[in-house]
Amino acid sequence: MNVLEVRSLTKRFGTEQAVDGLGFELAEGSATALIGPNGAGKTTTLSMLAGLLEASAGEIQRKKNLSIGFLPQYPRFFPWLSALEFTEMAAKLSGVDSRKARQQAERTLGFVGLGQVANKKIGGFSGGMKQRLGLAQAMVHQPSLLLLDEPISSLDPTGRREVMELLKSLLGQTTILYSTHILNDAEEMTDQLLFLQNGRLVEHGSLNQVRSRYADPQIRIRFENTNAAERFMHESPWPAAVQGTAVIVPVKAEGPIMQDVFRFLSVKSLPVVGVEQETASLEDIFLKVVAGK
Ligand SMILES: Nc1ncnc2c1ncn2[C@@H]1O[C@H](COP(=O)(O)OP(=O)(O)OP(=O)(O)O)[C@@H](O)[C@H]1O
Repeated sequence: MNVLEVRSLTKRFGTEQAVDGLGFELAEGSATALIGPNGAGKTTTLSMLAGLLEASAGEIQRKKNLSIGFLPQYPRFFPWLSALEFTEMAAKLSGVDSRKARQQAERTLGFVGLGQVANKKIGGFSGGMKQRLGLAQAMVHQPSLLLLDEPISSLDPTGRREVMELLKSLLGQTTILYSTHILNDAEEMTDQLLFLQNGRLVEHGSLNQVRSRYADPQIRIRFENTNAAERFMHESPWPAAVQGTAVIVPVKAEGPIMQDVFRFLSVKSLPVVGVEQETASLEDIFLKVVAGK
């Protein structure tokens, strides 16, 4: 079941076409990563989905009674408020009963790792703490759809890991659409990838679907020496290329698979150091998509 369906979504700013005929769906409980170069239209898309910006054309169909939480790319805070006061205010603005707002704010701050500083003024917070507070205000009313504009980009590696784990723990009961520049992390939490470029959806699908379109997997066999690598290349029943002491064998529909390679290696008794199947990283794919390859 889909919580949101987007058809021909378009946004123009004067003559600038920021978003151009987007169409996609968000399945309930899934994670979707929105990626693309600077200026691709990610923020504009998220703002329209959050209802903060009016579309020039197209439609957004939301599931009945869908509650949405939104983390803007540059959230505004009131430095004179404490984290708890701010989150409680966000809860009330999102319609949480005022008797429950404080309790829910406390719980959410604990969840994002700010429990110990809940009563501290936001003015003294680091960038990473503000990012977590931004998440807390987005999720304090327990929305079923979270729209997050760059939720992890300003965090250090430890903070990114923690926030990714936290977001992953929400999946299933919460649907998440997030934009990011950190492609390694996007690889970890994606049921669906949306690649935007110049406002258009240039590629989409699951990570595996996109991978299979952009890069054939390959098997890398590392040998003890170049002689062994060259012997493998000459005797191999499959096309193979030598790279130093290793050999690369592209995996095609007709084979080989790992077992074929192991069988061949054991028959030939070549001095093997390691065998790995390699797949293209999201970063490799991103560069190809952006370059139009
Ligand atoms: N309020 C606005 N007025 C005019 N042009 C705008 C406005 N907002 C965005 N744009 C333009 O729309 C295009 C898409 O911008 P958007 O901020 O959505 O991209 P983005 O993918 O989020 O980029 P980034 O990764 O740099 O945040 C850009 O060319 C931008 O200059």
